[in-house]
Amino acid sequence: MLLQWLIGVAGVACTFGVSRLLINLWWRPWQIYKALQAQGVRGPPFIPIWGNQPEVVRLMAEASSTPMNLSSNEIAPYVFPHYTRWSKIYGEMFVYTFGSEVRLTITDPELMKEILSNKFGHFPKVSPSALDRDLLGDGLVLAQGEKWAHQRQIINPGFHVDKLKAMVETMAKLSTKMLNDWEGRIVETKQPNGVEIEVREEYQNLTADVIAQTAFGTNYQEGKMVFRLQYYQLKMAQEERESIRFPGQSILPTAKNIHRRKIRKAIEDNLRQIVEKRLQSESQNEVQHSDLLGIMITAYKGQLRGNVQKSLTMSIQDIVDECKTFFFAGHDTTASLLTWTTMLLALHPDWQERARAEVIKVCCSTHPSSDMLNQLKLVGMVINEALRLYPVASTLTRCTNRDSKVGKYVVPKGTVLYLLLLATSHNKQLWGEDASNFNPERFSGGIASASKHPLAFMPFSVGPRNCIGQVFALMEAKVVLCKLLQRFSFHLSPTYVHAPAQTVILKPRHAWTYPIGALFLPDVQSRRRWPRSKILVLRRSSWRSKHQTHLSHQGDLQGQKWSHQGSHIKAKDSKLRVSHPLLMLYLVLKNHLMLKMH
Ligand code: HEM
Repeated sequence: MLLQWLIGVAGVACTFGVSRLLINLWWRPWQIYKALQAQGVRGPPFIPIWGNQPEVVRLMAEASSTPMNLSSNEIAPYVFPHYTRWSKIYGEMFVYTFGSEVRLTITDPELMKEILSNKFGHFPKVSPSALDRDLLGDGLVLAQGEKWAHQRQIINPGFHVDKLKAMVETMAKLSTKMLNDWEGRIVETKQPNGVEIEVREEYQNLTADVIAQTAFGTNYQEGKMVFRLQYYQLKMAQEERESIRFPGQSILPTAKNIHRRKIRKAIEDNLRQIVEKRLQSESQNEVQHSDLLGIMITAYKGQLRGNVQKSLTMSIQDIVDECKTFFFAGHDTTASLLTWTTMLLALHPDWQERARAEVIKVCCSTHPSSDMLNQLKLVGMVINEALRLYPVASTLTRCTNRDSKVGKYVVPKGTVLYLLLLATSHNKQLWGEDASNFNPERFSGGIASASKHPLAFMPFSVGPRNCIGQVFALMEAKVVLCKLLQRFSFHLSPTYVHAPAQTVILKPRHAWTYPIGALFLPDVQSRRRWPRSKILVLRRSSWRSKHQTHLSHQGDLQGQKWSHQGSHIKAKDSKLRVSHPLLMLYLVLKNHLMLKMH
């Protein structure tokens, strides 16, 4: 009797579970799809459960199997091949399914504005994947609703213009340190034509150092493990995006998921140490810091007041989550922007010269001040053009939490709105026939008049959830470029391979140069977390072999192996062709005098 009863209960539970699964994976997406199609939005045929994901993955693998032609900046077919294919067949606004997610692709700036500026919370962010949550925590980028509003209120003062202005000096000093190192390499290698620099890696380290020092009062070395593990998480996220996933795959106890959780824990432990160290030093020295970490710690102590004298508080876990967000968003984005800008300037020596002339006129050979940065108009135009052609955040996603109006359409609850900033900033109707050409001149009259729609260019998004670090990023980019142009001329290395890829952000596909096992192990092992051999063997070897297989698939490029060169440029200081140290000293002094005379 009991057995029969148990079987009966299990049967009902099973039927309930299966029917819920079918509703979520099949019925609901199908209803959304039909509702959109009934309003004239077309798209590839509806496929239940996996949707059009296998087709997207196949098209992406096909597109990225060869490097891109450097003569064109038309990256949409390379980065989003499915968009290029389907928009030609079904129009700019089309619908497709990715797993059980129904995605509505939007490229019209007017509709984007409507979605991003909505004040009633109708278009929240999409629930992040487990990997995205590991990477960014429940910090400002991913938080929703009241929690987001609360956190943003606490963090905003950390990005006031006066605070940012005070950071210019640190940015300039750290850039100089990096460039001194480049110069050292030129001297060391005695290469008459200069040395090859992997700029993506250099910029990553530099921008990591800048955010660590300016926002957290620490430095790259202290946060190194976090930064590097975050790159690893990013790599995993990229792999996940480019493979077919089963629903619920991220919660299964697979080796990959276990490893993922261990990495998350290692990052959190490390960040907690940084926070605790600051807490200790504040209580020992009885000082309160005013950087971002200092502001958050004041909130933790319950000493921060909001607009209406309301107490603004944070827990240690909240701070750790924000640290994750700012460690990542605060540097990898700017590193990408700098990489693409350097690449474009390397390809366009005329613009490199014009920008250099401006830098020398405004700043001579000194560190730039924030006022000088404001005068660097051409450099600003170059940065904008780089952000237009290579938008670091090339997509934004939102979803509908009720049936909502978007333009003339009623978009059903549960639809994912896929805003393709990249397509908008390359659109020929908005930017003219030369949309994919590098032409900073188009920004000479300001952003609003650069195209036919004032919001065709919104690399930092608009509305309440726009980028909090926009001014910080642009300042930093200007400082680094200013210092670079002052000291070096550069062109692309013949081994450069052009392969932009969309991970969480747009970056060179093969810029994964981190021997993560080696870095990760000593620290973890010293705390007896994981046996050294296991991690070393498992992660390093599996990563390597995968990478190498990938490389061997790519074939030859003009006689050279299509390898993971990422973003090499040849940094060539025309003054440093001769290797003798005394002669070098003479040339550096001469250069200094020449710069002073300008
Ligand atoms: C070239 C550099 C950067 C670009 C292109 C960029 C772009 C963006 C975009 C498009 C968003 C909106 C995301 C969305 O709505 O889903 C965003 C949000 C955000 N960015 Fe940036 N960003 C850059 C640099 C930075 C830096 C340097 C920081 C920190 C120092 C930062 C911190 C953030 C944060 C915390 C958010 C979330 C804001 C919120 O939702 O309230 N970003 N960024």
